[in-house]
Amino acid sequence: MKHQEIVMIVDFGGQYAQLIARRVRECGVYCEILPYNKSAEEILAQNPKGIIFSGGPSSVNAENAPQVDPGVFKAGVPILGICYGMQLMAKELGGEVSKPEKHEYGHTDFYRNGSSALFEGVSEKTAVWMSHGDAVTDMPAGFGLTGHTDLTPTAAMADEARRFFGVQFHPEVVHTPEGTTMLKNFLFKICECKGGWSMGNYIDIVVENIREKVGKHNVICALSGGVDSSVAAVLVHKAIGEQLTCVFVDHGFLRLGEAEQVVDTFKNKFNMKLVHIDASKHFMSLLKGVTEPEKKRKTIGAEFIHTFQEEANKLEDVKFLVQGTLYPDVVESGTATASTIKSHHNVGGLPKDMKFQLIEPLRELFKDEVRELGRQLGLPEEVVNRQPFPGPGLAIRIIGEITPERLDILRRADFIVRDVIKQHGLYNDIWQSFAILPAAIRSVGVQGDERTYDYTVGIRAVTSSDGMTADYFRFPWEVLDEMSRRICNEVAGVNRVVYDITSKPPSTIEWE
Ligand SMILES: Nc1ncnc2c1ncn2[C@@H]1O[C@H](COP(=O)(O)OP(=O)(O)OP(=O)(O)O)[C@@H](O)[C@H]1O
Ligand SMILES: O=c1[nH]c(=O)c2[nH+]cn([C@@H]3O[C@H](COP(=O)(O)O)[C@@H](O)[C@H]3O)c2[nH]1
Ligand SMILES: NC(=O)CC[C@H](N)C(=O)O
Ligand SMILES: [Mg+2]
Repeated sequence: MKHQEIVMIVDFGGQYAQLIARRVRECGVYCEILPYNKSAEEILAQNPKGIIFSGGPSSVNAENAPQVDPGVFKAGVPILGICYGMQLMAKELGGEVSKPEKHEYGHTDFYRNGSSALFEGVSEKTAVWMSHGDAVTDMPAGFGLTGHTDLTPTAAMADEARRFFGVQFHPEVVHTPEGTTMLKNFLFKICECKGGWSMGNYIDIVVENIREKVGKHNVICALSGGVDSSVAAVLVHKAIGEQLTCVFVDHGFLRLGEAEQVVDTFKNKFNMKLVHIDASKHFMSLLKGVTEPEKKRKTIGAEFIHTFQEEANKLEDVKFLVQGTLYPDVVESGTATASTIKSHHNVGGLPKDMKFQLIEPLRELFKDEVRELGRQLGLPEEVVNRQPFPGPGLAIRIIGEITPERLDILRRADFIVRDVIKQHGLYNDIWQSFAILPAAIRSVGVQGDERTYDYTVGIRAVTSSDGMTADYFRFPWEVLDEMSRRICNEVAGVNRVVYDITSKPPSTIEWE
């Protein structure tokens, strides 16, 4: 995406790479994350005002340790190396990194040395957050010491002339209280960014980029009625109006009443062309006998695209497909640095022979940023605050083979979970809440004095800010009790209800 002013973050697999991105954007500077193995040309392609190297799990001295194309050091662009990023900078430019006896994790007192542009306005002694086993033991030529801690003599270094800065700690986490001051110094004083980026001008830039990219061609948008695709659709519609057709696929794994509700909202509230496709029989036949979660996801991902392709063939000159992909979908599906947790249907589940070019205007953003964008675009609160629902839908909430009977049970149980939550006014306190049917489990019950051997329904409800980590929601007992009683009384075939009390990690939000 083209921006007037951009900072690139090079990701070495660090836990906090996305947090760095968040902080930079919060400072009013647009940024994007790239994996470390991109070429200097790609990293520099958008003329970044600065580059930030993230932390990472490896040791720079290990075999196959992630490297960066040395070309980035020759471009005259300021660089801030954080933790692994600092160690890499040290090693790459001729310094030395080794493993001291003692490691530093968590809160540490940091003392400044001299006056570095990075630490302007920062206290002489300040709290920082550390998480490292290696440390710089010999700085490269041109660098001076700018800070130390009790255990780490070189906790910060700088070559002020070349505008290369390294910090062993993490300025991006909230536990480094003066971290934002340091990031601001880097962005505004060192990189000379002007700032002023906000969701508002993001809209203008994205709209202009889409117009330029699409030209006179036609575009379809994969619309689920969820927050992300609704925001994406409205953005693209703002850019190209009638050239856009939204395609909503009912794959048969939607929730009770969902299809009608999506069609109703989109026909009444938005003035957009919408095609509603009922492909439920076809999806069902493809998933017969499929139990392995990744196979389910990939089958669904591929069939989504085939369905869009068929629809596109009915229209003229469709070259682009819009999806509401977010950054977490991309990371979880696996990147050069991050391992694959699960293939999100819209990223890792895409077929290789796809003919569309993708337009994914939200690909660098997090959910809460997208909600903010939606508000700015004037989307109704009920759409903006909708809990997420995964593209593969109920198919990945039936653990085991999907059958019409199981779908019916899950759909009705899921409706009750959501209904009770809404009645107790808890919907907006919860990131996501739903029912799961672990279909392999049957257990003995006694109902109406008779033995039953029936399904168990699981309830899942979590709090989160971006879906990357989550905790289970602490329901009042009476709410759980109401769900349990209603599910067993109203859904035939269920004689047991359990509540999932695991966080993410170690679990994920969905069960498959
Ligand atoms: N039933 C569907 N029909 C058409 N496109 C879909 C459907 N389900 C998902 N998609 C596409 O896949 C993308 C990713 O799905 P995802 O569920 O992450 O986002 P969303 O549905 O837009 O928002 P939310 O996370 O709030 O549910 C969507 O943005 C949309 O482009
Ligand atoms: O559109 C989607 N396609 C998918 O394939 C998919 N898998 C998970 N999710 C949603 O992503 C968030 C994180 O989910 P997990 O903790 O289960 O990985 C949660 O909000 C999940 O509901 C998906 N959304
Ligand atoms: N957080 C980090 O970037 C850690 C860097 C490196 N793996 C170390 O232990 O020193
Ligand atoms: Mg969805």
